[in-house]
Amino acid sequence: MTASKTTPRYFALLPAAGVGARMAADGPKQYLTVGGKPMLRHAVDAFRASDLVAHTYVVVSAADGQIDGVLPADLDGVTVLRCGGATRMDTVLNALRELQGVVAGGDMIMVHDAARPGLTPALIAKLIDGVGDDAAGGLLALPVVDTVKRATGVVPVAATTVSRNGLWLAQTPQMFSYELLLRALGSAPDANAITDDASAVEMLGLSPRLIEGHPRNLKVTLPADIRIAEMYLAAGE
Ligand SMILES: Nc1ccn([C@@H]2O[C@H](COP(=O)(O)OP(=O)(O)OP(=O)(O)O)[C@@H](O)[C@H]2O)c(=O)n1
Ligand SMILES: C[C@](O)(CO)[C@H](O)COP(=O)(O)O
Repeated sequence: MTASKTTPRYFALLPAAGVGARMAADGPKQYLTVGGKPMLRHAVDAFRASDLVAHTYVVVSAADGQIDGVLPADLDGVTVLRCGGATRMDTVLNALRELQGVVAGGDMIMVHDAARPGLTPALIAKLIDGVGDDAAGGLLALPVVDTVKRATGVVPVAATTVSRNGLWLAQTPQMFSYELLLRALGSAPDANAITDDASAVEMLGLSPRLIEGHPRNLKVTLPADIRIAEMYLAAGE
């Protein structure tokens, strides 16, 4: 008799403890009004609207003074964790450690940038379906469609062209079992070398699946990104 495989629960974990330096706004970009509401609320609402997601955790800095006005304490299906760290990786790792005993090792964690307001329940379902029970996990990503240059020098000079064959731009959510993600981030050599969760998993020798996402799921990083995000939000799914 084969051991019965327990069905994993799916949790969302939103790192939202950044300062938004590249946005150069008056405050952290995750609280800028985009599409009529604070940016991070869009992703929170996408996870809350998904019947596949058990609970959503939003991770802010301990000194954050804005989250309570965006996510009321009685908001169903959401918990705020005040354990943000110096880097995105630190924020995620701190949150995973807070969730020890709350989630099971085989439960799946979807790490999603609070700065990606264009996520939809359909994209969440596409990631979950695409990864299936692949132990390496996976992430939403987009194939590179432009020609890629590698610049050198202080004044960028297009020194070489990089083949775009097989190149993808990583998005989020990036989804892994709780056990794997905690182990990967906990053993990563340098928080500054890790800009996404999948790279820590790759360092363990695993190859997370790439599931095609959507341009609407862009990361709002620079001021020009806000207009693009608002265009997609206005267009709906
Ligand atoms: N120490 C950090 C840094 C980033 N993030 C979160 O990680 C996501 C992606 O990071 P990024 O787009 O780089 O946001 P910022 O770090 O705020 O932007 P910048 O690098 O321009 O300061 C964001 O939701 C951000 O809030 C985080 O939780 N903790
Ligand atoms: C996780 C990520 O969004 C994947 O593209 C990206 O690495 C985050 O980078 P950032 O510099 O923290 O925005």
